[in-house]
Amino acid sequence: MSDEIIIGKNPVLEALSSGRSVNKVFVAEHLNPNTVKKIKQLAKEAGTIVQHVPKAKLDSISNGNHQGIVAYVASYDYGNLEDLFVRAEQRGEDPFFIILDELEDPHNLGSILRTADATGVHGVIIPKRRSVGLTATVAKTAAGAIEHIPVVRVTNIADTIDELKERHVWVVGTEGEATEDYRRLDGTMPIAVVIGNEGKGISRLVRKKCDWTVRIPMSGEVSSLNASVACSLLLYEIYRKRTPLGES
Ligand SMILES: C[S@@+](CC[C@H](N)C(=O)[O-])C[C@H]1O[C@@H](n2cnc3c(N)ncnc32)[C@H](O)[C@@H]1O
Repeated sequence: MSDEIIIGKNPVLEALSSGRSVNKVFVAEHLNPNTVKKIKQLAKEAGTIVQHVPKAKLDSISNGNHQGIVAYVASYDYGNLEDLFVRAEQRGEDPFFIILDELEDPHNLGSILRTADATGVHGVIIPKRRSVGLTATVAKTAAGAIEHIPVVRVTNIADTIDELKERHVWVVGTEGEATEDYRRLDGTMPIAVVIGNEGKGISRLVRKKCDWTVRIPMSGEVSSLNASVACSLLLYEIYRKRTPLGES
């Protein structure tokens, strides 16, 4: 298993506290002593080495966007579809999944994972090809959520949708041109929300496979929302319907 790097305070703290295999942590010499203390404590519990290094070394590893902390961790494990159903069952909830149809931007994926964690999503499905995977930038943007949300890589999204439908999950595509308003969605059913590529949107075949498509109404001049913003709105709409006031 090869090492990956994760960068930034929260992602490294999450990695250390989540039981993930962290091989080494580099902290910059200038780092806040309280943060260093916290990292050393967690690293000790995890049996991980912490090394103080000049900031320039971290700059060279991570293009300068590291907040004084970089860790080497074992590569991210991708789950499988069954893991997602098991997770839903363990929580006693109807499945709540996201399908990302060839998303490319790591910031979008990181941001989606962060919101997915906040809204009770059981897992994210991405295709093996033509898609961003789990990278250091994704981990940083996800602010630790990457440790908690299983991500599954599948060979073919259309086939996976067929499988989800066989297992009674309703598949909802999202696009600005859809006729149905997303606020009409029954979020309490077993559901998978499909978000499209930043440029092309949802592919034709995937759209055809969806049970419905919904739109987020917009009244401005720009034709679409950012993929992660659109995803967040959908997730919160479903979360809102699944979590009556007073129970969140
Ligand atoms: C930047 S948009 C893609 C725009 C693309 N030109 C299109 O025609 O779909 C990326 C994804 O965000 C979601 N999205 C963006 N705006 C939306 C809206 N108003 N309603 C529903 N989904 C939206 C869709 O999943 C879309 O595929």
